[in-house]
Amino acid sequence: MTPERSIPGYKLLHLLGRGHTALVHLAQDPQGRQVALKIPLEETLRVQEAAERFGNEVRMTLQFRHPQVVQGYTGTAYGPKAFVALRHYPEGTLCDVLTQRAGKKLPLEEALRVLADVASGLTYLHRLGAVHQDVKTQNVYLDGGRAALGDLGSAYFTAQGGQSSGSPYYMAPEIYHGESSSSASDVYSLGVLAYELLSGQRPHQGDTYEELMVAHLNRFAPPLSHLNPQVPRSVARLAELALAKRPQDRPPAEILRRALLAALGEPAEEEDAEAEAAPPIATTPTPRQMGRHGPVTPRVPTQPVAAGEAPGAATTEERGSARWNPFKRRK
Ligand SMILES: Nc1ncnc2c1ncn2[C@@H]1O[C@H](COP(=O)(O)OP(=O)(O)OP(=O)(O)O)[C@@H](O)[C@H]1O
Repeated sequence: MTPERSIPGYKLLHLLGRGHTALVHLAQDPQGRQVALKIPLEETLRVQEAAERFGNEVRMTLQFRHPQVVQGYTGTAYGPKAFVALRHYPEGTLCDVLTQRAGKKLPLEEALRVLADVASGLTYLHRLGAVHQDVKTQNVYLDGGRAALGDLGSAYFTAQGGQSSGSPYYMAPEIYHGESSSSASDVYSLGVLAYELLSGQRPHQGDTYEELMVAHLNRFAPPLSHLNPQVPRSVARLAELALAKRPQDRPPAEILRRALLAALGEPAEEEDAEAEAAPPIATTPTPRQMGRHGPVTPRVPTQPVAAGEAPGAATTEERGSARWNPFKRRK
């Protein structure tokens, strides 16, 4: 049992949840605001890989600013006083909500809303050259029916080196092969999430890592439109394409975002303006990072970060959305 550590200036109110690496309390911050205060466990601080992952989560969370990415207020990345104060999402995670509903699907509009928000958060990260690497129901937080993507512990800027990590139910085929993740592997995970929310079942089942690997590499899920004919055709088609085995055959998150917003009858313009705004950039050097399912092999040397410039700003290839043609037949 880990004794609870306190963070000066914060009054702990009650425990919100316990992950593998941290305790999260509802707390009152020095300004009197209620926050989710995430404090790493002692074990996390003792194990270098886990401590670095927590530090990475703090640094990444604090440099992004987007309504569909879990907001970080302040934090300390490393050392015995490490913590991060996050916006509190009173409905908890999407995983919790699905569990509470005892296996029942979300109503269609609610599911489309959550997916549009996650696609929006991913579009923002990808435009800045970042990859999340762990999109799954456990990392989507809800507040008033709106969703935000959280747990940036595995997120990284592609210009700072390739990494390979994920959670087996959501992991893209190329990650199972040990290749570096990319915005396209996040899109694959979004495809799994879309399939799960819209059909009520994940595209691939398995009780072990090996079974899931075989399924993700070799099998094709039944068409989403067969499992739930109510899903708008464009959304069903794009969600299926997001599950393409080859990364280059998947649509960018931005295309999914637009289709989901269109299905909700909402305009899709604002994102462009929001995503253009450069986030505040932390200038501390990035420690060597490890993927959750294997060591990281940096492929590109770390670039020095200029103030006001997003490290690893997206290349034309990564931005991609303007060039991706959903009607073009892919080989
Ligand atoms: N911002 C937040 N608002 C509300 N609840 C939160 C928030 N952040 C975390 N929680 C709660 O705390 C739990 C643990 O948090 P989290 O999953 O981030 O911990 P972790 O140790 O990083 O997890 P993991 O087991 O994935 O390593 C979550 O499942 C959720 O219930």
